[in-house]
Amino acid sequence: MAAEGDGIWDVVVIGGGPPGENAAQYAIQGTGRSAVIVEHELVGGECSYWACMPSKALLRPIELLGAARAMPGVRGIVAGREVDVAEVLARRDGFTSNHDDASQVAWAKGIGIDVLRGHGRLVGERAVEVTGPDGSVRVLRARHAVVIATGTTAAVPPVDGLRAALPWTSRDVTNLHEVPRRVVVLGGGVVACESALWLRGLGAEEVTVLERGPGLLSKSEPFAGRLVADRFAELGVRVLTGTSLESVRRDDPKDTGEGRVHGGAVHVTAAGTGITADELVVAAGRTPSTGDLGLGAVGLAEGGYVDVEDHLGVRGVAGEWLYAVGDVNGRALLTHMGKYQARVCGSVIAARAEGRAVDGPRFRASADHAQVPQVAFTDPQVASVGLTEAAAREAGTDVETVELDLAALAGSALLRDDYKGRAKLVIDRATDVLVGATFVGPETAELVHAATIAVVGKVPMETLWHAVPSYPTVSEIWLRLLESRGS
Ligand SMILES: Cc1cc2nc3c(=O)[nH]c(=O)nc-3n(C[C@H](O)[C@H](O)[C@H](O)COP(=O)(O)OP(=O)(O)OC[C@H]3O[C@@H](n4cnc5c(N)ncnc54)[C@H](O)[C@@H]3O)c2cc1C
Ligand SMILES: NC(=O)c1ccc[n+]([C@@H]2O[C@H](COP(=O)([O-])OP(=O)(O)OC[C@H]3O[C@@H](n4cnc5c(N)ncnc54)[C@H](O)[C@@H]3O)[C@@H](O)[C@H]2O)c1
Repeated sequence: MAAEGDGIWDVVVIGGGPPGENAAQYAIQGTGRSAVIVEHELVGGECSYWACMPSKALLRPIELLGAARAMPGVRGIVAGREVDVAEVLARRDGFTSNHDDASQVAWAKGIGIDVLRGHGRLVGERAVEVTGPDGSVRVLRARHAVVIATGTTAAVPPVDGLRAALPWTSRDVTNLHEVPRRVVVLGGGVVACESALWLRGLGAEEVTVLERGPGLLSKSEPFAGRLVADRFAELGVRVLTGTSLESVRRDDPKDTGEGRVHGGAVHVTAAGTGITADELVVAAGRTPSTGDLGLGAVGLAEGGYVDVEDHLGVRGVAGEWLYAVGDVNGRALLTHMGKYQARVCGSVIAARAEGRAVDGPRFRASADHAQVPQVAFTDPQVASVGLTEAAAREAGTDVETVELDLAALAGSALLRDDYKGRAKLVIDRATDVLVGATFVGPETAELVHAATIAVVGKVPMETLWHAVPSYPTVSEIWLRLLESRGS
């Protein structure tokens, strides 16, 4: 182990995604404390370059064209037209800064956070060994805290021939540079549904989604997956549910680079039948990036998600020095929830460094258990917060539900002539507060925050009668849901 160049910081963060950045920021801001982010790839993490940003940049033009096609007075202008693929990809590349993290590094340095390139690994209490891009090794010491923020990578299921076929993962499909003509998408979760949509929208002629479960978007209310599947049928995207991938063979697999077709035809066998495609996209969940993190050196089991308590401290490690935020703790694999944890974690580190108590609500992550908001930017969008009816019942809550067609409103009819959607509230009977809400329909993304406030604020349903939605907006669904409940 090299001693030369070893350094000491107040806070050492391993992983520079948005949660890692925010944990460092909150731990030192307004103080003279020091922090360093150790990043082995790009500061900004998966979200900025291979996940949220490129995926949403790809989806928006397709959504806009769909809306224009549905609007009398406008549809004639776009009739027979498709999106300009080159322009869409160029705009996507703008959102990912062409994989240049200079502005993120400048932001970090500007607020006093150092950035060190290299692979970080725990080697003992408050000690992180960093292997730099040139192979040099140094050990960083943390006076107060080490934060693990190493995220996840795409999981590749152990299916015969799958790895050898060099399939696309979320990295390729978000950063595609060519559009395969025939694509099979493995999985029916958010990554699969969003990417099937942009692949089709960008011109893929045959898109097949293979999901082993009974429906799409299985973590959502069942009508969400059904409405997305209906739209896929209209768009010509084939959905095979209850279908597990059995084997894969590829003619001449080649590592042609990210987002380029990786060789010849792919022959997929699923449920006994064969499908031939030009590319296979694996969107079958995530694996925590803990395989080479030195968890064993601090007495933890190697690999797996890192278990944390609500201060984001790692369970099983004494001394209040090791924390984990973001995807790597497995609590809620979403950027906004990782950043929320980071704000809590950074505040806890700051308070402990200053000898202050950490017993107020600001110092505990409470919203990432059962109050998580999420928007799947599918067509239609699926915007939800909190528990589904099934999850609430499974948790032992006696619930009442109300569910309505979202299309029967002036606001939604004005938005689109062909508006299709559905909304549902899940209410805890014992307390008469909302514990979950789902809105499925075009442009429902912006509808969900009102529900998040009601769920997190435990606003009594009685009080919601006085939260009057503006006319004519889609938010009027709140009034209809309350009316249909009859209270
Ligand atoms: C296709 C796709 C679309 C998505 N869209 C959305 C969305 O719209 N909204 C949303 O909220 N979420 C979305 N997500 C989820 C979101 O991307 C993640 O929740 C988020 O990136 C988690 O941030 P993180 O920092 O925990 O992990 P990551 O973003 O994975 O960042 C971890 C960082 O740690 C680095 N690292 C790992 N190990 C080490 C090590 N040992 N040493 C040094 N550095 C290391 C990595 O290089 C990386 O930069 C999407 C995910 C995918 C795959
Ligand atoms: N808009 C957003 O907020 C957004 C977008 C993308 C991803 N994300 C987050 O990223 C995370 C990962 O998403 P994801 O879609 O990769 O994972 P996921 O776990 O949500 O879905 C994976 C799906 O793949 C299926 N699957 C797994 N192995 C299979 C096999 N061998 N054959 C057939 N089907 C198989 C599973 O049944 C599951 O439905 C999620 O937590 C998600 O919330 C969020």
